[in-house]
Amino acid sequence: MWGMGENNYWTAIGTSLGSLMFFYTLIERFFPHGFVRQYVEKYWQRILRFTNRYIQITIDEYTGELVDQKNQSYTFADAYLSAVAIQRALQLKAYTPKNSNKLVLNMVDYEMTIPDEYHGVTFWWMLSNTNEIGKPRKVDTSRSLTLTFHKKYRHFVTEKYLDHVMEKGKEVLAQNQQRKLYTNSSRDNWYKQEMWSHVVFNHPATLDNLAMDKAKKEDIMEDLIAFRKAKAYYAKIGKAWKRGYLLYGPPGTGKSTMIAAISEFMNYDIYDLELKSVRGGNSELRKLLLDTSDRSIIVIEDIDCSIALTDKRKSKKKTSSKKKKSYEQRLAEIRGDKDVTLSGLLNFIDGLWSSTGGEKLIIFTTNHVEKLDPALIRRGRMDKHIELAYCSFDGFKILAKNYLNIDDHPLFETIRHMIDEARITPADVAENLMPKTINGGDCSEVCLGKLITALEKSKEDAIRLEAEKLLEEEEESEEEEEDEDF
Ligand SMILES: Nc1ncnc2c1ncn2[C@@H]1O[C@H](COP(=O)(O)OP(=O)(O)OP(=O)(O)O)[C@@H](O)[C@H]1O
Ligand SMILES: [Mg+2]
Repeated sequence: MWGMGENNYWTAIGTSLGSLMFFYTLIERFFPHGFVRQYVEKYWQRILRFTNRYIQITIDEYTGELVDQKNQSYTFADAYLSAVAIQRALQLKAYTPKNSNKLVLNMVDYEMTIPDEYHGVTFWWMLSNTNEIGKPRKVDTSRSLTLTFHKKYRHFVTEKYLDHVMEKGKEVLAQNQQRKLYTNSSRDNWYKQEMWSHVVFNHPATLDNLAMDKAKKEDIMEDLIAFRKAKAYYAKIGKAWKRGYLLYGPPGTGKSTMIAAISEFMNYDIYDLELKSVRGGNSELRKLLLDTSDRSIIVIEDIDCSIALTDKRKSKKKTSSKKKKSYEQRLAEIRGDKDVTLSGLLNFIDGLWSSTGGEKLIIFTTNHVEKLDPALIRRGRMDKHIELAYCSFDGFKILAKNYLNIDDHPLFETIRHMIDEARITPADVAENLMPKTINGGDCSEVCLGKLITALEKSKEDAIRLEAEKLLEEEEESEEEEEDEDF
């Protein structure tokens, strides 16, 4: 195995590369710029060539002749090395990238030689400000990273180490990146020819502070973690790396909140797809979806309201619409808008599922799962169906912790007995638990009291609703009996 069982000879070689690099680092520190530095760099190359033992791989910041052809490998390696430097360097510089509120740490300019250990082998990275030592720069701003290692590690580097650097670099970049919320409904950017417009997404929801049953939440988290790690698995079984979730439940049970929480958990961007704004029909839909990036969530909210769900329902709609058309329908007619059809949507899901790239979640939400066409939500399209239900006692405890910062209270027992029957949404519970003043005093008693009143009212409402329903049913059956008598 690499880096294991090295004999003394190789250890000595390793040390000698270490000593050389140490020497080089000293020069680098004392002469960060100018002639001495260039001179040493020039001879440094000669020393390495002379020993005939070391290999160097250079990754330029830009490829080709053009400045704007940024080399992705450089970006990933640079991100990886900044993470390594944070652990080793004695001096760091901090900055906050544009559109971000995260502090990023990086190496100071003269700390340019970085040792990195992987599987017991030490590799040396050097940051250089010229493309080739001793030759004029192609582009003023271009830099390059040079990896130096002993030639016995040639295969290990090309087959394992560089992959590791690229993968980790991607991860670091994803962590530093600010999440974005894209939408296709905004007309602000029509002149830019962009299909999606975006804002930085800082929603505070997390899976931890989402009120729902513990077991259900853990199941979702496990599913997401498994999905994130499953790149090789999906490749092996020949399926694209995608997963569909259907979130259903009454209004105010946390469907939209859960999408924000999943985005936080996975660190994915959200593409909020508004089907009503897709005026160019199925072909525009296809273009929009091809324009989404990997590691993202594509969301269609209230899917039952967004699209004519079956051809039958659609034809019914058409006949009724002959009588009276809404202003929006007239407008769409004049504009020549085309509909996105159910089959178009299914094609998109299946097509997208089988397209290249990956790591995408697609989430549909609905208040009326029973209205949806079975074809739309069958497994394989929507792999996991998640019900967001009325607030349980478990859910209430999470909200009490979030809003009042309490784990227990004498009134909890009363609430435990009432909450299931009351059929109250987490949104309503949250509303009652929200302190009306923010003066910092303890208002748990008052807020829990308010909640108990709301639970009583909600229970009363539920009973009344039940009674009205029964009455209606009785009246209907009486009418039917009378009809039969005639
Ligand atoms: N399960 C929950 N956990 C924590 N907060 C919740 C939960 N459900 C609802 N809320 C609170 O209620 C508000 C409304 O919830 P949300 O918009 O997520 O509901 P929804 O299910 O998407 O409703 P709709 O069907 O009307 O879109 C949220 O801003 C959040 O503060
Ligand atoms: Mg919602």
